[in-house]
Amino acid sequence: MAIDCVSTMPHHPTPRDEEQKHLVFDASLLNYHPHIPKQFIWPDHEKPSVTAPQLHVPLIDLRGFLSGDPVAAMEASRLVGEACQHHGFFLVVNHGVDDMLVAHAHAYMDNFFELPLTDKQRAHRKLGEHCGYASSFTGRFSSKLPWKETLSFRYSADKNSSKTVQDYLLHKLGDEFKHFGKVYQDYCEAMSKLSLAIMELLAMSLGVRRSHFREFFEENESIMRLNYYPPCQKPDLALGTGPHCDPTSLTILHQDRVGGLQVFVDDEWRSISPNLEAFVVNIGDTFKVNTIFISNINPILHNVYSTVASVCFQALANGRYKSCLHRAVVNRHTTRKSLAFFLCPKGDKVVAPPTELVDANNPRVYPDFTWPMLLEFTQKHYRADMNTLEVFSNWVQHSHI
Ligand SMILES: C=C1C[C@]23C[C@H]1CC[C@H]2[C@]1(C)CCC[C@@](C)(C(=O)O)[C@H]1[C@@H]3C(=O)O
Ligand SMILES: O=C(O)CCC(=O)C(=O)O
Ligand SMILES: [Fe+2]
Repeated sequence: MAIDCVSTMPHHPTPRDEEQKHLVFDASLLNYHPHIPKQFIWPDHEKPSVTAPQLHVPLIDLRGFLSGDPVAAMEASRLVGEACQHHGFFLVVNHGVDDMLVAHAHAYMDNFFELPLTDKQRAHRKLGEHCGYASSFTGRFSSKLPWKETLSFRYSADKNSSKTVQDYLLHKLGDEFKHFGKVYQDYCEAMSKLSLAIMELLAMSLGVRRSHFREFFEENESIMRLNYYPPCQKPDLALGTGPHCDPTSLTILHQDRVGGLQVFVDDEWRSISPNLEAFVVNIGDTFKVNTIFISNINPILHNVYSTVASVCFQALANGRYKSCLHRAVVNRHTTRKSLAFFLCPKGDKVVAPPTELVDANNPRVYPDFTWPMLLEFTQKHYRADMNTLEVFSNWVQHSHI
């Protein structure tokens, strides 16, 4: 069943859906055709623009903060707050993640995605599930197919849980992937640790107790996504990843040296240039909903940071947080890769605003929900885009879930 938008009526497969299921995205073959299948051609208003001027994203050095320097921590949280006021993206360097671990993660991506399609499909991602191998989501969507292959798996920070990443990859791909699984297990553990540190900076930038969000995400159950974008013979007609806000809480992304990440800022698409030493960080819908909970803005920081909370709150009160909208473009000659770690709260955590923030002038913006509810919505009912949270909240309020 292919989904493109919320449909309350059950989807009865049509002949096109049947044909769609048999469209196989094997870039190694597709690349020899002068044209691309129509399902990969995006509407004119969403086609990549010829130019995308570079966006100068704040580059935040975490060395001092991570070594416990309180002045450096304040400065880093100030820069984070400024970025959140404008477009929700920032870069972090001296982040404490071993650069050899990052290099191995990229190398193992090449090994996996260069396998024959039949080998990759041993980890085939089933419809409605978010883990596994998918090539361009043929069979999942009926149009605007992304020009990419992905491998996604779940990471659990729960101390009691086993090595979820390593176990999953070993189970799905076989014993010869034992070290592959170890590298991504270590990578996800490093990402989780960095995410929790960044959550401290976000808490400080919003004037709340420094451990507020760290505690919320301590036992996170997150998603690791490997994005592999083969060269495309019509890069002006296709998109690697369509325009969207991440429905998750925080994204830590490492893009390779090819470049292709674009952010929609001040009504135009701007590119974020590759920087192998840095991770690109952006907040997602679930965190943005969290930020409206800021009731006890620290009076000392109030005048400095309350604008961040008000921007977040104001943006959410309008139902649209215009920042954090991004996409990935492809190119004619070079494969591009990105590793995206999506921080998500433990499944039983309820995302809901405290009553202090809700009054006659500030009515509830979103209903209570848990991340598994929003995840299921994006996997079974709605293709995540820039309106996910708004459509999801209507969906929940009409008791679809
Ligand atoms: C929860 C998720 C759904 C997606 C992967 C994570 C966070 C980002 C989402 C996504 C990348 C947003 C654009 C559309 C999407 C279908 C994609 O192009 O991959 C989304 C992911 C997904 O639903 O698989
Ligand atoms: O590949 C990229 O640079 C962006 C990918 C992305 O936005 C995503 O996977 O959510
Ligand atoms: Fe994204």
